[in-house]
Amino acid sequence: MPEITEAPAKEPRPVSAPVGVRVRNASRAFQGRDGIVQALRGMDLRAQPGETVAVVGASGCGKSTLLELICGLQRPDEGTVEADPAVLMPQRDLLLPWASALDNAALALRARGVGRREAREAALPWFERFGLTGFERARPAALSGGMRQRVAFVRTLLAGKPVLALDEPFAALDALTRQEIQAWLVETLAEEPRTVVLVTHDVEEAILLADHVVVMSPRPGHAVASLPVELPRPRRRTDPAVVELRERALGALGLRT
Ligand SMILES: Nc1ncnc2c1ncn2[C@@H]1O[C@H](COP(=O)(O)OP(=O)(O)OP(=O)(O)O)[C@@H](O)[C@H]1O
Repeated sequence: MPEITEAPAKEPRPVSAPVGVRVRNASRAFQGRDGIVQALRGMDLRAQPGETVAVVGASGCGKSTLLELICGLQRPDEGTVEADPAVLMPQRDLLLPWASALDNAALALRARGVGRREAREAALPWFERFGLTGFERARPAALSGGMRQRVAFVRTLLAGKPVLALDEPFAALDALTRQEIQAWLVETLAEEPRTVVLVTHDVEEAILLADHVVVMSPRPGHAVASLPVELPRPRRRTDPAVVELRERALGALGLRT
């Protein structure tokens, strides 16, 4: 009779609690053509799980570098970065011009090893939800800027990561489309909560969307202010509380209004 060996008692697997995003005293330099460029020095940022944190700062102050650190695409030279698995949505939508909108959205699943049919089936309900029904087979060139951003956003969501690192996702859109898509993002995050770090040049956009606004110094970038935005959503840009926060953020950026 075969010997029956008892399986060793299994240790309960440690379930690590979500951290959201925690950047502490992070510095990052690059070797530029004319010497060392210190992009970040002593950067701090905290996003609790499920929070949206907006980051505003002058051009070149290290915002994209910060997002790459959060997504693990780069490491800090000093300091620490802890984050739940994160996906980057870069400044440009980076849709494949030859693929249909649906296949572009499904790309994140295909990259995770899901078969084509299954990936399409999974992406399809998002098209309805995001007002893209009827455009599944359209090529990106046939879509408006706002629609392309929505397709790119579906792809980002389908990556299935708890943290979204959004690098100026609305920068290329005209003002009206931008307002529409901002409102749409607020609704989407209410239904589909994620931890979001949103880089934007637009202080008003930051206040309309975020739980906190982190204001960065010019390069080498670090946080000079963190403004909590304790206002119910949807927020109106004409709300005096929004206007006041906007003034404070612009003040922290060193810009007069
Ligand atoms: N891979 C790299 N090699 C060399 N220099 C880099 C690299 N990545 C970033 N930099 C430099 O680091 C600085 C910060 O760049 P980063 O793109 O993070 O800033 P940013 O705030 O996102 O800028 P923008 O608002 O213009 O997009 C810039 O001076 C940039 O030229």
